[in-house]
Amino acid sequence: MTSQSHPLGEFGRIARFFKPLAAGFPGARGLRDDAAVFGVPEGRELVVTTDAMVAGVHFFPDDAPADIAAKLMRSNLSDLAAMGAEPLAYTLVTALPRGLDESWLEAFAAGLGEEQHRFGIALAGGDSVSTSGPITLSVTAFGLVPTGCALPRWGGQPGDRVFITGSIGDAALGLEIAYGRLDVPDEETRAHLLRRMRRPDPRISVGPRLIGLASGAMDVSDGLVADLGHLCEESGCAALLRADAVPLSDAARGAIDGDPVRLALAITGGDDYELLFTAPPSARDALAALAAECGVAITEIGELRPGTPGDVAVLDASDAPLPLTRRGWDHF
Ligand SMILES: Nc1ncnc2c1ncn2[C@@H]1O[C@H](COP(=O)(O)OP(=O)(O)O)[C@@H](O)[C@H]1O
Ligand SMILES: Cc1ncc(C[n+]2csc(CCOP(=O)(O)OP(=O)(O)O)c2C)c(N)n1
Ligand SMILES: [Mg+2]
Ligand SMILES: [Mg+2]
Ligand SMILES: [Mg+2]
Repeated sequence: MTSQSHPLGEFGRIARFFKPLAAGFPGARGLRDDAAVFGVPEGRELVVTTDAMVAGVHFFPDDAPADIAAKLMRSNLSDLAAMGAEPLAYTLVTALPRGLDESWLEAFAAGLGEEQHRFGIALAGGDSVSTSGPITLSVTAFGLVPTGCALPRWGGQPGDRVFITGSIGDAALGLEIAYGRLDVPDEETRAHLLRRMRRPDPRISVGPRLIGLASGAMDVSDGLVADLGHLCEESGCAALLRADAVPLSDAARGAIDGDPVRLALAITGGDDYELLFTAPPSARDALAALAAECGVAITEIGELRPGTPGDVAVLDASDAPLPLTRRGWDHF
């Protein structure tokens, strides 16, 4: 039970909601010290990634706190996977409006606890501040990778094929539904798309196993076309993306219904948190075996070519350029 008439205060909140989340991680020092302390096992390196989320930008202010917790955690776990790293611990910054009910924080912390259990990660520390602006949350995730093996965005070469895990476009279509800009009458289809927007599926089982197979890798957050552009730019080459080869869930296929504008939205809308990577054609059999073992689809969607770095040609089924008004999300 929480009560607004007897607010817990900053330290009461930390003790009540966050200390239990740090209990399984000795390096957190029970959230009683000024910082966390932890070592890295011999032969491994620390991978560190940070992503923030802001109400109204990354989620809707009235979204369920547990869904917000899930997306915050999963978007960071996706970056660890994109580096080939396994989750270890995370720190959390909460900037919350003063009047926010403690029950919001209670549900948010409960959501984080579920995510920790699901993905094998623990809270190491953080910071709690008030804000005169919207709810703002940030996670810094720490992961471990064998020394020297972190997957770079810049390892792709002309002739490498482009692969993607899972499916693309669910979240972008879900967002259109949430904004009331897309009408999807089928309840099951709508629920699937909204779920994938709110709770992406970070490919943490696949990422570490791409070491030795993938030449370059990243995760898709801004949009498939934009992020392939980022990978190509870092790899110093161009790419061909076959829009008809991009894997779609049944729900996304139903919602797109052959409409090229909706297909364009799916491949540029972002929030997918799938792994985008390059590998030589000789890796195909090993990737098929990996997909079967992990139970996650891995689909070939294009190839890297010599050309202007970052240039992505998107072709439709009849090899005509697919008209795109943008490549992906840009905060500014
Ligand atoms: N404010 C910042 N300060 C320092 N580094 C940043 C900042 N914003 C982004 N970066 C770095 O720029 C790169 C690209 O960031 P971003 O597009 O957010 O990556 P991702 O989509 O994987 O989260 C990353 O290496 C990230 O660490
Ligand atoms: C309310 C709301 N509006 C719009 C979006 C769409 N959106 C917001 S940020 C973003 C891109 C990903 O976020 P970003 O902060 O760029 O993450 P990063 O690339 O750093 O991983 C998208 C697709 C959303 N998820 N929720
Ligand atoms: Mg980022
Ligand atoms: Mg990323
Ligand atoms: Mg981004």
